[in-house]
Amino acid sequence: MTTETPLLEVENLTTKFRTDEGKLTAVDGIDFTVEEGETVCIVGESGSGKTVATESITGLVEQPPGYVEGTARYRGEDLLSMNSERLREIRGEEIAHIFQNPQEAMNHCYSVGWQIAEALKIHDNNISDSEARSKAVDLLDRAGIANASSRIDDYPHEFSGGQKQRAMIAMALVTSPTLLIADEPTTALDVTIQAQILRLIDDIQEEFGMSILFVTHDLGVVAEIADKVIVMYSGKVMERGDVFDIFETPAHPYTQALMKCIPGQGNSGGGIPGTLPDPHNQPDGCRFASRCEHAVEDCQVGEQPEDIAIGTEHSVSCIYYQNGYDSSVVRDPDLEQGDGRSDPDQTGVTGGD
Ligand SMILES: Nc1ncnc2c1ncn2[C@@H]1O[C@H](COP(=O)(O)OP(=O)(O)OP(=O)(O)O)[C@@H](O)[C@H]1O
Ligand code: NI
Repeated sequence: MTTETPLLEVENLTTKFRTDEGKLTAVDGIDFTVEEGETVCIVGESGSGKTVATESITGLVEQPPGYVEGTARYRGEDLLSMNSERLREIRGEEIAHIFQNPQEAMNHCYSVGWQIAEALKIHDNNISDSEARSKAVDLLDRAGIANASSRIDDYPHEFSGGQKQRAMIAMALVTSPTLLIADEPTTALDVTIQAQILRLIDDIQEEFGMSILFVTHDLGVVAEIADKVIVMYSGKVMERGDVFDIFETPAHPYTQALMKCIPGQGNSGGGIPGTLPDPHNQPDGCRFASRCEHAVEDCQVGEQPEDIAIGTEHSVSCIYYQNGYDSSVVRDPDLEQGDGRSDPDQTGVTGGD
């Protein structure tokens, strides 16, 4: 815990979209913070609102059809209400965003090195062409591109998927960002390359001392890199905690269900049965109730249960943790035993590496 102002402090973030089928709520009043130097993972199934939440913060959600409310204070300044010039400045200098599909983020008509050099020149007016070029080589090298100096004039199509993602990371490092937002940056890659990219992100975080807000649907990935975890479902935060809280004592039935989806831990590896509620028409009560084996009548009325603290940084939105209910009903001893299964470092994606 720290008493300093968090690097990023998101409060009551709500994002709705107007669609042909009516209004849809993608993110519904979420709160979270990212401290300096910390990696925060937002995890949840497809459609939970992870991407919309992160893109709302940096103004990437088009308004309209989107409507973003709440606050997202970056070093105390609200990104959601500042003027567009200041937002562009912060986005250019301090916050970098990398995405699942580097294909879309790169221009096919220019060499990778040229694109990085151009970004460097935009960032620093005084840098010469040759300096920008050698710095681009250096960044590609740091991002783990072998023989960077001979790859600098290659075009995006000459890079493999993993190399493209490395090049995107090099591009993101141009400004030495304080906050890196990474939205499923390894999802499109095979398991071995995925593990390498995660390690790379971890290394550069240490080297550059940046904070990372990392979006993934894969708890195996979370185990690899997270300090703190935010479990999102249907636009709401179901549970949050540090990575050990989440892996050693997963409290929300939804988190537990996600945990059972991690392959190779004696689990089925299949998805959670059932589907997310319709975002046009969210149910009363807990959003997960219709898929929760412990759901009782009380779970299907009122609002999503409020966050209940069950540890220093660990909290859960489930009525079983409220006074008058027995939380042992929803605890899952199979997931909590200390047999190494719950050790984050032994979980997940690097198994076959
Ligand atoms: N531009 C848009 N217009 C309308 N609805 C949208 C728009 N963008 C996202 N949504 C809806 O918002 C909800 C949350 O989507 P979001 O992309 O944030 O999910 P996600 O958790 O990132 O999922 P994934 O793991 O598949 O990336 C979904 O129901 C999605 O259909
Ligand atoms: Ni997404």
